[in-house]
Amino acid sequence: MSGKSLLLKVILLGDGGVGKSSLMNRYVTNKFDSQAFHTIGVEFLNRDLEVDGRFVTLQIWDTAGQERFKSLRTPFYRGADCCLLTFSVDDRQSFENLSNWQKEFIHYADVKDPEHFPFVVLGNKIDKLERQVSTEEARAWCIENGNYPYLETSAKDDTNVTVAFEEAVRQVLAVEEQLEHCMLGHTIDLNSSSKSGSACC
Ligand SMILES: Nc1nc2c(ncn2[C@@H]2O[C@H](COP(=O)(O)OP(=O)(O)OP(=O)(O)O)[C@@H](O)[C@H]2O)c(=O)[nH]1
Ligand SMILES: [Mg+2]
Repeated sequence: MSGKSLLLKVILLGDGGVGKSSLMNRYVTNKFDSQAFHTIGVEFLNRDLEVDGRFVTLQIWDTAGQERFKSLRTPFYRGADCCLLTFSVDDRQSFENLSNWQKEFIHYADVKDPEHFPFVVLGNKIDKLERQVSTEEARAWCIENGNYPYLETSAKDDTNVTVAFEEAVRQVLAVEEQLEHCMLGHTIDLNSSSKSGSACC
């Protein structure tokens, strides 16, 4: 276990109305508003948590999903450690737009290594009886597009909301550990005449 506390920036992206603000508010304040207004621009909230022995301050950035707010949200993508691609299981179009959100994020966040960037996909509103996207279909998209974790949530019923944000932290920590491992592998042993270091990254 490492003693240092980490500040992690996670960003919620997805179509307007899929429930991004509701997920953030459920997680941070444990409240749900059935009459929530569309977000304009970007808002953020912090929450401290412990995951697998690591103390983390999660800075959750909630963006406006409506197209007309694109120029207000994209400047905030840079520096994100994880991106939560969100759709609503009762809105097929929001699922079909996931690829666009993924591309928009990679472009504006200027992600150097998109294949290894930690995305997590959330299918929200599973409390709704009429679904337009099945679990299998969503899982298949995640496997095809980068083997991303997929979680089904309900901000309304508080289903899997905590699990979703913890998964985001786990994904970031996994990437960080891999990097640390690689850096250790490249440490030069000044006492050794032979070249040291492994080529893991
Ligand atoms: N039934 C149900 N309704 C939800 C859920 N999450 C959000 N909603 C409702 O869906 C509507 C939109 O939710 P928001 O959280 O504002 O959606 P958003 O993704 O932040 O939308 P933008 O800010 O426009 O991008 C609101 O009326 C919420 O009450 C959920 O899990 N279940
Ligand atoms: Mg919102």
